[in-house]
Amino acid sequence: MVSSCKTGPDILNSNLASLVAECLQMLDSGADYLHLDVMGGHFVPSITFGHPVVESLQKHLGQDPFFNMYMMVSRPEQWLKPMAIAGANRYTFYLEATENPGALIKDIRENGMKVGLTIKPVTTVEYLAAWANQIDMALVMTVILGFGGQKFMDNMMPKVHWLRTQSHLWT
Ligand SMILES: O=C(CO)[C@@H](O)[C@H](O)COP(=O)(O)O
Repeated sequence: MVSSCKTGPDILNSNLASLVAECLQMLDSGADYLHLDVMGGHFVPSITFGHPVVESLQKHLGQDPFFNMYMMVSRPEQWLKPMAIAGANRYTFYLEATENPGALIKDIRENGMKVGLTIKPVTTVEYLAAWANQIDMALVMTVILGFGGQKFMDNMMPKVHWLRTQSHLWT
């Protein structure tokens, strides 16, 4: 596993009416990538935006910014192609949201995106570890998914530590 540190700010609490300007400010401030919070109103109760917004962002920001799609949606399979066409670079899905993670990982790669995998705070990290050698990024959630502005759950950090120390998982 590559352990170099990268910064990917989420845009959930930005001024969504000025999203391009907000993204530019984050990129100018040194963000390595943008973490775009997609909520579908089913897997989580809130709704944010979908692939049309990603497409608009890419038109305005160009090809350079790396878009990590953080998919808080049920059946993430259904948005994979539209997101790839819109310009998404990494498709991060919830392990709990799909019945066939292996097929989804394959499909994400075939559509030219990198693979991110995340789990809910209540899910044990070993569940994610089973897929580690097939993914590009593991996202350990340290807040309850679906809402911004929450208190950081520092009791999730042992999961991060465990993943980082299990080098055999990543090869
Ligand atoms: O959407 C989620 C959690 O589901 C996160 O990606 C939030 O965006 C985090 O929000 P802040 O902690 O930055 O307010």
